[in-house]
Amino acid sequence: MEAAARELLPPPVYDFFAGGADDENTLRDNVSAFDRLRLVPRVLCGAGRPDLPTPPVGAMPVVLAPTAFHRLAHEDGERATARAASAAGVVMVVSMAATVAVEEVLDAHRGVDPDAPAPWFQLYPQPDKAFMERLVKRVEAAGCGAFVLSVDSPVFGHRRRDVRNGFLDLPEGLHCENLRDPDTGAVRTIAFDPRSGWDCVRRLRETTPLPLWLKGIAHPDDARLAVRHGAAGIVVSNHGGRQLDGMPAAIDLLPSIVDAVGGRIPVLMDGGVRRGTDVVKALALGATAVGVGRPVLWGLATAGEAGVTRMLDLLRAEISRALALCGVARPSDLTRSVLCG
Ligand SMILES: Cc1cc2nc3c(=O)[nH]c(=O)nc-3n(C[C@H](O)[C@H](O)[C@H](O)COP(=O)(O)O)c2cc1C
Ligand SMILES: CCCCCCC(=O)C(=O)O
Repeated sequence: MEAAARELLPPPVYDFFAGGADDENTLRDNVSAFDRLRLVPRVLCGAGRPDLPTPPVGAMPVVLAPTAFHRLAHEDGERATARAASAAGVVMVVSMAATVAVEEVLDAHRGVDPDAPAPWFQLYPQPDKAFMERLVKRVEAAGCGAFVLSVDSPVFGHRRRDVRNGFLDLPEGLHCENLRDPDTGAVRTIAFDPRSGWDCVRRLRETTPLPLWLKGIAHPDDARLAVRHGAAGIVVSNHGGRQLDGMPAAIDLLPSIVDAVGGRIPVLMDGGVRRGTDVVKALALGATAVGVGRPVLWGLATAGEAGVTRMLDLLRAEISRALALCGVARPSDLTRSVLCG
């Protein structure tokens, strides 16, 4: 799908989606670290056909990670992604930098299956607290089921491909619609705020009754702080290798964080998940579910809603087959014993 998307997308857009920070070491490592892990199946387990439902995230242990600017990939943008997520019964995390307003994304989602798990909404901490509060209330009213605060972006990563391509702004006609002022129609810019601290988590928890997840946790001490600050869950992530180059692969960060959290809240991970066997490896290391970022964009670029659906169908089939071949009945039954070494 990535190869097909690359043929179809303007090269600077492909580079924006595919690229990572600086020398892209972390970007590459996210994928290759999965290949270094090997699975050792058990036999004659009589586990039957695997059952994939995975509370609290939906019909399988996969969520659609928040990614910006879906209308760069397909005209319908986040509406198409939402329809595919709804049909598959998986959580879509809507990016703060979506190119379709959250109300329209939720309408598209409800139009397919009103009972599907509600999308979550991702926020970057904003220095303008009054604006944050207004956005939170807007997102609640739209019907999202949780917030995901991305805590790994005190400044924006340095992406050399984008600099080289001069890809520094959205093309004419596309905007971050969740940043539009309903009165004036003006669209503000997302701030990356190096001053934000744990008080931002405290404030958000006081502002909304919805569950608050923290995304971009890499250090076990921060995982413990997240628990202490009442996070509903965390996402272990290096932002798809787009922020601090030189970080370990996300899958390599996972075990120490799972150990630090000690089962008190669910732990998701994202970064480099491309196959059902990658999902099984992450779950074996203690993740409740995984996020996929770029695969959604490749599906969207190749065939809009149908492309995202196809990507999810492939992943579902691969997860199911890998679980069956490991002798495991459901995702939550996986343990580290299925991994070699
Ligand atoms: C093009 C692109 C845009 C992204 N936009 C956001 C975003 O708006 N908010 C956010 O928290 N993460 C964003 N991410 C990071 C993803 O949520 C996720 O951490 C990452 O893509 C996972 O890695 P993968 O692409 O290898 O699956 C973006 C990633 C990509 C590739
Ligand atoms: C000015 C909004 C930028 C959002 C970019 C999202 C992205 O590329 C990333 O988080 O990575």
